[in-house]
Amino acid sequence: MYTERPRSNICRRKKMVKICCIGAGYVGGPTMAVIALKCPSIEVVVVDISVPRITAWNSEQLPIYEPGLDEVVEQCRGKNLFFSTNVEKHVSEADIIFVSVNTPTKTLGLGAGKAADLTYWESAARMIADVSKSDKIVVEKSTVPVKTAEAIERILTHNSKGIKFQILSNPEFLAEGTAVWDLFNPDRVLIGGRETPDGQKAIQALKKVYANWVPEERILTTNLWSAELSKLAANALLAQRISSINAMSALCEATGADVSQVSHAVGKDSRIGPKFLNASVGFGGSCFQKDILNLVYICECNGLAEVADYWKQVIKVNDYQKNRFVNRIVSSMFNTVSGKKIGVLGFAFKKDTGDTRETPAIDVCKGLLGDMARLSIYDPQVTDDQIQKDLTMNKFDWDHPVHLQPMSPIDIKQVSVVWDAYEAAKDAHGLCILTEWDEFKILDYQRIFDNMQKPAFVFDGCNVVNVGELREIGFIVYSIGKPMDPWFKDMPAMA
Ligand SMILES: NC(=O)C1=CN([C@@H]2O[C@H](COP(=O)(O)OP(=O)(O)OC[C@H]3O[C@@H](n4cnc5c(N)ncnc54)[C@H](O)[C@@H]3O)[C@@H](O)[C@H]2O)C=CC1
Ligand SMILES: O=C(O)[C@H]1O[C@H](OP(=O)(O)OP(=O)(O)OC[C@H]2O[C@@H](n3ccc(=O)[nH]c3=O)[C@H](O)[C@@H]2O)[C@H](O)[C@@H](O)[C@@H]1O
Repeated sequence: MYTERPRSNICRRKKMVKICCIGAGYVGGPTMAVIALKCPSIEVVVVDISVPRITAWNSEQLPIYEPGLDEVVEQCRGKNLFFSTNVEKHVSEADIIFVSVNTPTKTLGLGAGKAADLTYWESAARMIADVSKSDKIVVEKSTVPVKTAEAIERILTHNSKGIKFQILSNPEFLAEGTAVWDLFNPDRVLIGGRETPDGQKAIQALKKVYANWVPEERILTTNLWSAELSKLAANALLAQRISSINAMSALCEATGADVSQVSHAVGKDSRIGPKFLNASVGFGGSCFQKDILNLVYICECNGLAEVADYWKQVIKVNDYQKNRFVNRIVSSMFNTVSGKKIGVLGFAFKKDTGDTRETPAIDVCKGLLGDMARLSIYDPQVTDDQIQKDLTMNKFDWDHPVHLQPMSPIDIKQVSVVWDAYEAAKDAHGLCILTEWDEFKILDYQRIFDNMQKPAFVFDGCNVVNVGELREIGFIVYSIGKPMDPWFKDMPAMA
């Protein structure tokens, strides 16, 4: 165990502790920036195989949009926070190595469509074993299947040349759009390790890092498998709440109940609580679906078919919600959107991020394109290139390092990407709202109405508009789970 060896940097308290994080993405970048800010006596280096990503981290235009991140990076970059492509050098010098690489869903072979693809994790582990010259703590930051630590341990110890490694599971719970706030004020930090003396020492070493700013009672320590499973369980439970309220939204539409009133009433029960009860066009983001599929696969591998089916249903309802939304649009516009212009407001999977991974907008746009619509898309943070790429990429291909993703040779002709909501709506037959950006709440909807084809439709997938005001203006409005416009009368919840 590294703390027993005099050459360990952590042991010699005067020497600066060195942290290296493999993977400079949405998790690795912000997490390490906050550790560097809160722990001035620790040197933090974030490394990545992607040259453009590292170049961007070293520039004024960071590779991800996250409120408050620029300021954090600015305060410590070049002092105790560094971004580098020299992966092996910094790994070999580090005391603690976080691994925050992609863990996509497998697309081929055993477990395809469900199991986690650990290719990037395995190659990182092999590299760590190759280049290490001193004992190290290796921290799972990526979300991984239960028992991954055991596999990683085997790779490391079989190639270790006598060097000792301790594996910890320290899953990340930040949400995009609020990552910096979440990292500053985590509900909890979870650290799982081996229940041996060496394992416990490693836990304490990592705990000491977080204790620089996280109150002790919020740092939970568990065994490895509990930590790994807690991450999958947390995401599954959060996604389940959204699918539950989305299932209710279909029933609200059928009965005249209002899903916002139902959420409010239900959430007042302190046992249920108010958060994560906003009905929507469906949840998106890089993790909920991937992690539930992963959970389903683990259940199946353990012979727990009923448990697997239970969690599968969360994804099924999410797909149902997206399909229902598309079908609602098409059926209300005389059963065809062929050749019609539909303005799309919002493409990111939630507000305050430019991330489009698994965004519901992809499925909704593909559904409308399947019915031959013309789309004019506006999102304040997502580029034309990204949208074209997302609409042509195969399922799950997005979750690989950027330079390994297949490039689309052609743009989709029926899609134009514009830089203004009014431009997206101009001459459109219908307007869809797919991300809850604050700016969509305060648009001049009278101006939008005046410039649209009539009848003018608004389909609000995030419940951001004031339905009454828009109906007053003259729009035909569909808002998820809200009492229906007379136009939609007699149309079923799922067309
Ligand atoms: N995005 C999120 O909000 C959260 C993600 N997670 C988990 O964290 C992990 C990472 O997610 P993101 O940061 O979103 O992914 P990401 O795709 O933004 O970043 C991963 C980075 O790892 C790099 N990489 C892959 N293999 C490498 C290797 N062998 N050596 C060096 N660099 C390598 C890639 O180039 C990429 O820049 C995933 O397991 C995810 O499930 C967990 C909590 C929150
Ligand atoms: O493992 C992960 O990647 C992360 O996944 C989620 O974070 P994130 O996906 O960034 O964002 P969320 O705020 O959870 O939103 C996810 C999706 O659910 C949707 N959502 C959220 C809340 C809600 O009430 N209704 C709803 O439809 C959002 O619009 C979005 O599409 C979790 O909230 C994080 O704790 C976790 O660390």
